[in-house]
Amino acid sequence: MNLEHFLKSGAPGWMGDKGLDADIVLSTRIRLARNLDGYRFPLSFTDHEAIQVDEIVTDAMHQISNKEHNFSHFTIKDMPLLQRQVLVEKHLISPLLSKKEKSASVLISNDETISVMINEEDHLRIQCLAPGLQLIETYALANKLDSQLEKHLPYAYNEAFGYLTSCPTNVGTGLRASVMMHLPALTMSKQIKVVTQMLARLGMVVRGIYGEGSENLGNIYQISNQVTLGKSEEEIIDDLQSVVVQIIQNERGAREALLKNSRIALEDRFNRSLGTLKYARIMTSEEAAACLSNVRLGVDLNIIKEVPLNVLNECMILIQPGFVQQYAGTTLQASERDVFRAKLLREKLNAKTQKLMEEGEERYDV
Ligand SMILES: Nc1ncnc2c1ncn2[C@@H]1O[C@H](COP(=O)(O)OP(=O)(O)OP(=O)(O)O)[C@@H](O)[C@H]1O
Repeated sequence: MNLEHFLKSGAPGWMGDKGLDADIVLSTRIRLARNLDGYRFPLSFTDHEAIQVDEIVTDAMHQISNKEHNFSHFTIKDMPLLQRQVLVEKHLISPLLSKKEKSASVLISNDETISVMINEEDHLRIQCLAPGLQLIETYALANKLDSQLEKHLPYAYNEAFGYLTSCPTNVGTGLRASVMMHLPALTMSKQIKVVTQMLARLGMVVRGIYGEGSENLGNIYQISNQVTLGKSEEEIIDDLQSVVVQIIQNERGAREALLKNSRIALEDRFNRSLGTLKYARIMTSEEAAACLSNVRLGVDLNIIKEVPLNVLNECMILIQPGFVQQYAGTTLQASERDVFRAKLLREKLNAKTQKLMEEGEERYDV
């Protein structure tokens, strides 16, 4: 596949409204960090080593490519900055990889559920993504790929420590399991602070929508394990699964309480946000994300019936700066992006409503 295939649509192949608890858990990600024995870590390797690692890993990936998972290879420094940004916004590469100029590349499966990043913080970062809460299934996929690669690659592994990684926080399993959750009711009721503190005590981290260092946009939180050493992969997955199930219950409880105590205020909030998304002429990404979050909660609570969840999921990606510029077909200043963002949202949301009305579907209650 050429790069255009991965750039053209806002909704990545892994995204959808099908997985378990998909109203609250947007997606699941499993990431394995691996390195090749005999080569220095990317922080300190030479350009020559970087090229060698890239070639060895790419070659191994081509050997394991099959009908089910066929991979396309892209070299980061050959891509214009805007295209890199769009891949970050689709979560197909990490922000760190997008900034790499030394021989760094990515192999993306044609269905966009798997990316293998080469020479990011480690020689390999294997990532698998799925919609909803699918920790066990997604780990099984990553583990299968990892085992196939291990037959072709000499992984840096130590009997006492496990897989060796660039950053000590990844040593051991090299596993980061994460879920992206939409938690508007816990945020509105200010319980999110307590949840974050509880997660820290349990050795978990809360990050923004684009991972480490990114901000919380649209009440979306990325929750992942911090500890990779001293626990098996299965334990890490089980621990995260239990915590996530608990948070889902808390979020559902907080939603019920909000609905019971302030139904009219909520209806007003959701419908105002929908109106803003459909008719505004200028929209910052923060405002768009906040409105999308409100409408999403409105859909989950069955108050708004005219917008499908997958359109909202896609809009969350389309409002990002790279996508807005790709849509406009040119680079834009922040204030110009706000105008195009509003146009894009109007088109996306009005087109969907129009289609549903033509099909005779029910409109939302007023
Ligand atoms: N559950 C998820 N769904 C979709 N994308 C995700 C999910 N979790 C993480 N990501 C994406 O993965 C990228 C990297 O995130 P993050 O920095 O948290 O990960 P990491 O690979 O564990 O890095 P590090 O070990 O360096 O902290 C980001 O673009 C983030 O949006």
